Amino acid sequence: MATNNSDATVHVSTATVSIDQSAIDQLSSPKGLSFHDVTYEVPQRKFFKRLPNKIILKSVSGLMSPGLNAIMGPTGSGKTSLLDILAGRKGKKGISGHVLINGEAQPENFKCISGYVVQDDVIMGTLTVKENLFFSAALRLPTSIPWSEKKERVEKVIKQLGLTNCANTKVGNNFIRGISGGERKRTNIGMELIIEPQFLFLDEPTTGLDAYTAVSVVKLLKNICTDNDRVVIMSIHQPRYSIFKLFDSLTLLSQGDLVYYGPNHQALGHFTRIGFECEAHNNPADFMLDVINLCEEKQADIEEGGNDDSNNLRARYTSSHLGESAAKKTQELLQQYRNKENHKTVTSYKYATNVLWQLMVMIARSTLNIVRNPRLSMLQLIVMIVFGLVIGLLFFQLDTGPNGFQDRLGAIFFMVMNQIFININAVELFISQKPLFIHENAGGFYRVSVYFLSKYTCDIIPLRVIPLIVYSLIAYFMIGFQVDVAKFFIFFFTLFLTSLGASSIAFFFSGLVNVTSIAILLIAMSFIIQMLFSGFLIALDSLPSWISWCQYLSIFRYAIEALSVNEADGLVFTEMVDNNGTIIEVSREGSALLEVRGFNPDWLYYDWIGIAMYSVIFTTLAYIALRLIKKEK
Ligand SMILES: Nc1ncnc2c1ncn2[C@@H]1O[C@H](COP(=O)(O)OP(=O)(O)OP(=O)(O)O)[C@@H](O)[C@H]1O
Repeated sequence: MATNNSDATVHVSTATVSIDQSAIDQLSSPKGLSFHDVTYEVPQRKFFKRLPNKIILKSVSGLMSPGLNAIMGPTGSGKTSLLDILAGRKGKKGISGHVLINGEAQPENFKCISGYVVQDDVIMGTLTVKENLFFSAALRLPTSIPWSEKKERVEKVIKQLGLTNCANTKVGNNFIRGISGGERKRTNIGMELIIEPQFLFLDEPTTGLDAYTAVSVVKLLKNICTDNDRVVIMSIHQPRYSIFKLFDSLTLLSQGDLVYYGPNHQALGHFTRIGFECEAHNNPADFMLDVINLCEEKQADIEEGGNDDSNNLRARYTSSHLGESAAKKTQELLQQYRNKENHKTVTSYKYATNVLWQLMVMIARSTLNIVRNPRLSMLQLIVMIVFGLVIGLLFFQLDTGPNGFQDRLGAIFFMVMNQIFININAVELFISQKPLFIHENAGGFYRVSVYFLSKYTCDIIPLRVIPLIVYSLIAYFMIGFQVDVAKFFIFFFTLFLTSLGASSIAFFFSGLVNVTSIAILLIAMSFIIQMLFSGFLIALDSLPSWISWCQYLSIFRYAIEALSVNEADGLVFTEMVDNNGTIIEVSREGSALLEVRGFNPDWLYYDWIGIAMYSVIFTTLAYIALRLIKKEK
């Protein structure tokens, strides 16, 4: 009998196929990773209404023994969710059941001692293959291991993964042409193999690779586990036969249900026994996915009206001899764990290296990244030179005549606005590297605080300080501000603090959201509102009393006040005043004019504290945002 669906023909058979019991027993050795009744659900909402939870994994159990273990299923069946749960990379929220590692509870630091290769390669493109591997070795191997041994490990991994020819080639990014897709994937695997993990997880490692490269990557994984008795667990969507036949165990998922778990070579037999026969020359993986898709469609029809279990693959697997044996074995393992009196549970999250070492390595990598990819810093410098020249020419050599004070205020307003808005690009700096941060931080490379500190010292400060020095020198002297060393340094320091405060705001929003355009919109909105309370567009004394407190929340106000006080104090401006029909010239002190605008000439230090508070508050908030990301993943 043949049943047709849109894509495939699935033969329903009545043949009897024998079961290889020894293979099942072998699968169920306590060595490896076992999972018991793992359920994963997420809350759902429609506007403000809470809907029933979406169940992504429905009480799935199995065991991943040394060898190549594949998790297969149609798209959206829950492969990545299961892989992440087994790898300990999902928050505990919504997850129930047990994951045991070699018969013990999964340790808290499991992420640090196991390897995880994400689907989209995350690796520093400006570094060579070897440098990336050294980076992994430097941070993930304990400092007690001598450097010579770390070097040996790097060389060994390069050889093992066949990366010798491209070891000194840059990985590549949007700007740099680097290594091929297969080499990139192998480098990602190498980053994990450096720690010689017993467990290696891979999320769809063949996605985006051509057929030949995909086979070679999976063959490599097969060698890795046969060489070292390692447990390799990979999710895969629809492998070709040459890949499929390399799997030792197979876990098949359909809409979160476990529809097969057992030795790979028994899978076709199971399907034949429950009535689905694979045609000769058909790829078993294609056949199984066709059966799953067909049964999912039929189940959906039946659920609308009817009561037929023949298409319920989960029920048929559970009631099969294979399903019953596997359930018995996993139950036994769980029982053994429960009966144990002394559990070897690791509850602390330990990094392999100390904070100082992590910071040094991160600073070295970031510096290398800037040196090898100087476009952004060069562009920032050029833009600042252009802005410096434009403002310098526009406000060239201001005098202290009737417009002297107002023009100075205008120049200062423009410079502060310029400094604040140009720092919006700090958003991109972080968002583009967020996947790398999430992956490395989850893998125990470094602490969040180390990442943060290295980001500030190597990315933010050099990108702001050098262009700012050049900008300040051009603009300050072209405009003709007071020639006084102390005043120049106060001017520079105020702009530097402002720049740091604005970067912190940008950093916070980029930690909060993942989409650059949304982050830019939120930052621009916050800056524009603050700009209204700067004291330039409307005198601070003229602000309605119910809203005048907002000026103290404006970084613009503090920066403009500090710079205006610095410049106008000590100058005397001439003004034309109408005295009963005759225009006469009067002299006014800069400090008096400042007071008219609502600025306080004695507030310089308070202004600096105000601007610095921006950096402190938003840096702290950005840090909290990063910690929340870490907790989620
Ligand atoms: N946090 C979440 N909130 C809502 N739905 C989720 C969440 N995580 C996963 N899902 C849904 O659960 C289902 C399974 O997702 P998962 O990514 O595990 O599937 P998959 O088999 O790996 O899919 P693919 O092959 O397309 O990557 C999908 O329908 C997905 O949209």
